[in-house]
Amino acid sequence: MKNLLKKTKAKEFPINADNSNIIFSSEPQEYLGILNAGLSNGINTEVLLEEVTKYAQLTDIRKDPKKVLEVMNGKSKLGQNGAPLLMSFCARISDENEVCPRQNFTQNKLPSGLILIEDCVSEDLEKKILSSLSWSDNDDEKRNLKYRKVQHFGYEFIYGSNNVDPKSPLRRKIPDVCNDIWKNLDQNILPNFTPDQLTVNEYEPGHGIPPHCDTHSCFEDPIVSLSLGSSVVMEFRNPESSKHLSVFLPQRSLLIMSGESRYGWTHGITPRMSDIVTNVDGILTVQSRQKRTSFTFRKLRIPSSCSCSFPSLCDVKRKPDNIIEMHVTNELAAKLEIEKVHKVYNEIGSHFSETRHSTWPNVEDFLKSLPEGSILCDVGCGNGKYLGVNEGIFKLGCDRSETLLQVCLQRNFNIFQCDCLQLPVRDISIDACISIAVIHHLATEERRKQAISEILRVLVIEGTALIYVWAKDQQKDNKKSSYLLQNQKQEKSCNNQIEKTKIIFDENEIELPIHQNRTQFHHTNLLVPWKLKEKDIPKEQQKVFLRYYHVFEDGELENLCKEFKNVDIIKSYYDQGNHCVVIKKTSF
Ligand SMILES: O=C(O)CCC(=O)C(=O)O
Ligand SMILES: [Fe+2]
Repeated sequence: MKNLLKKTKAKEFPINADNSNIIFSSEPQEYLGILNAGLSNGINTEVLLEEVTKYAQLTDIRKDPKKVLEVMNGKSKLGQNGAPLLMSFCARISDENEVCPRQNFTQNKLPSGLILIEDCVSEDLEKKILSSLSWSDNDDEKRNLKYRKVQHFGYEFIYGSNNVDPKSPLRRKIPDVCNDIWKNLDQNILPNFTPDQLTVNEYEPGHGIPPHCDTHSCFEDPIVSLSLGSSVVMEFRNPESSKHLSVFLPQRSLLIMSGESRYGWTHGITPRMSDIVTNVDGILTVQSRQKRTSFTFRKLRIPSSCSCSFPSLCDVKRKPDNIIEMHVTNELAAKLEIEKVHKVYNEIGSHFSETRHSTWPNVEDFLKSLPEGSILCDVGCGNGKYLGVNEGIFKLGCDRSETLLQVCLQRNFNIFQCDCLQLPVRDISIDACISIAVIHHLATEERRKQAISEILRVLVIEGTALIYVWAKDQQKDNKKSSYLLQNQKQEKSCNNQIEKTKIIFDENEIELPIHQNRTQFHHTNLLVPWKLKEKDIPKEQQKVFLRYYHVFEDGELENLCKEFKNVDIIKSYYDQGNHCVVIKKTSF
């Protein structure tokens, strides 16, 4: 990130020159080097940029680079294993290590249907439009949200239900001065666009808007947004393909979201003080944000409906949560997993481990069937109960939970910490993998598929993997699973008394049902309670933790594996309330 942390009064202070191209320094220099990012910890350019710019919330990094170093060095926990970043100022760097281009940042590559018109309004008109606004008087149409101020014209956009009420138009109509925006526009760009609703968002530097897709059934296509006062980078994400594009919106530009970009992508602005943009020379640089006021024009869809072909973000087509998929962005899914999987396992890890001694016979058989000298990777090894099964093979275990890995360490197993979505393991290097009760903790199909894809990547050709996930159906051929059979109180789950809980992330929330333990599942995405039994704590004071699960339908795991062209399904079976597959990698 050249030019990122330039300081004129730099004093060279070599503290470690083991690489002759780089001179490290404790004083601000041209570069701030990150010394341990790469394959081993899964930190790529994107993650780094995201993290560095996050700290732009605290300080302007060009003014106070030392502060950035102070806050991040050794503390900022990134990557799959949460390892601290090691950072230092660097005085010199070889030419080959020059600027690393930001992979997904582009001014040319836009989601399909997205049109950006630069210099859409003159500076004069910009001033006029901005001065037509008043934020001072307090009325219902103006709100101070956590990360921005908003006001509505024509109709109120109701946050929470993300809806408008067509029967309650506002007295305040779209200001007349806004008509001038369309006057200079090519007639072919926005034919027949007659907006009747306007949302004005005012963002101070550091403000933003969570990723969202403007409710399909409420508004027609397109959604049109004018940026005044400041430029900003807007993030577009496609939940189906997991694609992410950062789009630079210059001051006084008009953004037209139509077609796929309107219905099939979310848009949002990350709250931070500055953005990383490409300057005219194609070099990444930091641009401070100013106060930005956006004018988002929409046309109500009456009656509300939608016939789009993008069900994942469609409020009409979306299947109810308990049928199959949770419609959350990749980012939200990751946040949910942090809160309701990773943190929980770290809290309950020791107690959980005490309850996980016995191995499942079919998993043991798989491990024992591996030829002597095979290299096995147990992805999500937990307390390592399968790492001791076969003495004749070389075993590696990995898990996200440090609490569980501590147990493995005490048992002298070979382990490393990582996320199953990005294994820090070379391609084609492992003879066999097991993934037992792991993938069902991932909150979107895309993420579950990514976990399988990682297993396939590291496997050698002809390598095999055994995958277990929790089945939605806990009963097969009239036989209850051991999970149901352990229901000592003979509790019956009652479908119409389902308790739900909301998990809130800034302005997004996910509502999930809380499962009643040892009963049949009624939902696909749910929270399963874990009662933490601690010594000397009376039963009624035991803490209850909620873990997120996606329980698999019959055939779902097999179908997920069939999506990979290089997979043979060797075996697919049901084992005590779990769906299981043995797969073989057939080619690259
Ligand atoms: O600030 C912007 O440009 C976007 C605003 C927006 O997406 C919205 O209000 O729905
Ligand atoms: Fe929006």
